[in-house]
Amino acid sequence: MFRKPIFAANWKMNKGPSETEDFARSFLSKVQNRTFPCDIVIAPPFVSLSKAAEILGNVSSIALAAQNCSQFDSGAYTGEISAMMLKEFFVHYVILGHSERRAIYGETDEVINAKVRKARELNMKPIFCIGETLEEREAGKLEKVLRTQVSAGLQGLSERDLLDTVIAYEPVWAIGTGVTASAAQAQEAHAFVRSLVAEQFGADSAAKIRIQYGGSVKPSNAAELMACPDIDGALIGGASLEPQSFLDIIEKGAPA
Ligand SMILES: O=C[C@H](O)COP(=O)(O)O
Repeated sequence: MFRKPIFAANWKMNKGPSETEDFARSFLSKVQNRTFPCDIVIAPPFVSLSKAAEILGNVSSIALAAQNCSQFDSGAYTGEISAMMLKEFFVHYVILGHSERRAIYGETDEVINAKVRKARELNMKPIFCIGETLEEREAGKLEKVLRTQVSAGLQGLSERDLLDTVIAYEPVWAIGTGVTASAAQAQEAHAFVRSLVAEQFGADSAAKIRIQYGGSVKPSNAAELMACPDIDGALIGGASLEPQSFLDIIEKGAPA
């Protein structure tokens, strides 16, 4: 089953509008007039989406993502941004359930599920993140944690909604640490996540859904990780902050 790889840059709380402009112009100069055998997504902070959209909004090979959205439509939710607002900035993807949102901001599986459903209601594509901590892995709870996150986070989605969702498997212990999961560890977890999707939505949907790997992906390890049969691209933090580094990951992970 062919699944188009997807490489997404999650800048986290880095790059205001002026740094976003520098990145966007530099990245654009490297990719314009080229075609790629993968989807390329960039997720700047909310305040930089407008600048990113101004420069990259019409570039067909690049899509923009937000790093979060509210589960609500509008109203008295100080500090929140709705999915409808994001659509005005040519934002097509939204990262939801990132481990930093879960751990630092206390987002539960239920809240994340509400956000995933809201994003789909507004025809945005969720990048739905899951992954275990080191303690959970060492305690033999990897499968239990992933089962709960997948089952609760994707609950209530139709098959169409599921296939417009990307799952990002990110072992928490590999995020920003420089410690990458080995290709064998990553493949094993991805295959397990795909089997969970098969249980919940059927084998056909499981074969079609894209599952990205995230956690210290770099140009030096992208090719080995992306060669795994159940890994369909990457969600990249630190190594996506520099245009050439992000492009190198894409070129090594999805050679033309
Ligand atoms: O969303 C991206 C992940 O948290 C990975 O971050 P990292 O590439 O800096 O380890």
